Amino acid sequence: MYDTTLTLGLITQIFILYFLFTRTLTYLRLRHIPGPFLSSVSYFPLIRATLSGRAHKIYVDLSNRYGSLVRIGPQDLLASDPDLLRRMSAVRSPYQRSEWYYAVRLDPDVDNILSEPNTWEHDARRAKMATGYSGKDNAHLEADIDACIAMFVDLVEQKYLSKGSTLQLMDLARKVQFFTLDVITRAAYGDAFGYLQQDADVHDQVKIAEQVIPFLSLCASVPFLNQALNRMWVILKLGPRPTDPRGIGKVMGIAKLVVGERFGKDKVAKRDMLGAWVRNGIPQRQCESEVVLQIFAGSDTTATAIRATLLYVLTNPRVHRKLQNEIDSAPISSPITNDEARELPYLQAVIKESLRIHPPVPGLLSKRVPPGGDIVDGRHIPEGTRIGHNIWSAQRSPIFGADPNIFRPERWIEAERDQVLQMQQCTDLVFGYGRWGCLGKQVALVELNKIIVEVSKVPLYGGIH
Ligand code: HEM
Repeated sequence: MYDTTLTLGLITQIFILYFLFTRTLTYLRLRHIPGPFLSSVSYFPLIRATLSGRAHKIYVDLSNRYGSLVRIGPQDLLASDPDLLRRMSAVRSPYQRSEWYYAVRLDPDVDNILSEPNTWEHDARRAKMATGYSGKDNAHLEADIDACIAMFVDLVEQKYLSKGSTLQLMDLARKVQFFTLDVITRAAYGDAFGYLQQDADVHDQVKIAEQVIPFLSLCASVPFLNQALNRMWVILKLGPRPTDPRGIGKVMGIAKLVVGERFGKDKVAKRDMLGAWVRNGIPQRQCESEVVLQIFAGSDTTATAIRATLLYVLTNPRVHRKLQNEIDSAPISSPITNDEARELPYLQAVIKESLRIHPPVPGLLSKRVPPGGDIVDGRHIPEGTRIGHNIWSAQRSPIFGADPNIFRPERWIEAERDQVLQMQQCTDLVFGYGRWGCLGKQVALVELNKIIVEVSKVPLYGGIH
């Protein structure tokens, strides 16, 4: 009995000493970078920030307090300097993706383009996938988006117009998500899943995203949780399966069906995104994994961008009126074509300003410092350090003028040409950059151009609640 107590005591002491020793080492490694002390020895502040649901605002506060490079974890920094963000993601950058990206693997057995840790593999697959996102290999992309716009307008007119004194309420945020889900499924596989037509979360997609995204965000931010998730899914085989009745597994099941039609004896050939991937040699199992990513990456991000833009427009009567005047006085088609929308200066300013003030993807997207380390602002950053994007702070940089916290589309029209160029390059970063930049950026911008015009045309009587 005495011996057991002594041994346990000894083991505990060794464990505590080992813990203190490793914590001291991690603290010393990046002690020259400012940040809260607790963050230099533990992930507790990062976990708390992620769980709060307002991590992006906490990151802005940290950057205001400690500068453009802040320590947020034992081996983790947060960067808001646009030049550094671009340098890390440049096409020939020696930086790699960090463990942050494990969390967006979704399919436990096959990495998708966003989670692929091998840079060479990623670049080769990206080259094969890219044409599917452009008009070159997907000629009816705009027509597909127009069809979804028509379904959106139809749904509102048929079901949600207030008549007489009967006020009809509609959850615009939810309908916007139905719209982006229908667009992505129609553009990618030639068949909208029918969210707008049925006015329902047909495949529980919205419900799944709402459940899964906060959990994945937490895992992504904290490397040991991410490694645990990866081990559980891959080694212990606990991850989602296409046969699951709900969750990511259900989406995998849908992807399997959709992709299955494009391979085998009776394969169907279509000129959509999936068709382009198949033609460019992406194997069947890989296509399934890319489809699952596509549904998440392409719908929730764009829905957030549309909702934020509408919220800022509809709650700023000055902006709303100005935008309506521009739309009313321009000779435009119905729905507006993408080319026509790009010629409306105030509409473009509104969209850019909304992406700037509310970047839809606030995740860290951390990159790993290459072997030999790097020098940032004259400070040595050891190899293996993870540097996350503080995108909300980058969009509040002084290049946007003296009032970067205010939604003011006019800044894009009033500024000198050189300044607009700098502002544009900075705001483009909300879609990532270079080697890892968003492949769906053009799709998202076409969606924004069209739906913002459609909703802004409507006069507001009751206001939004
Ligand atoms: C406003 C809407 C959107 C925003 C703000 C956005 C933003 C981003 C960001 C920040 C990244 C990661 C960059 C990095 O890892 O450093 C990304 C990657 C990606 N996005 Fe988007 N996205 C949007 C819409 C879309 C849409 C509509 C699609 C599909 C049609 C899409 C497909 C992808 C894909 C496939 C990647 C991975 C690219 C790669 O790893 O090479 N995104 N996006």
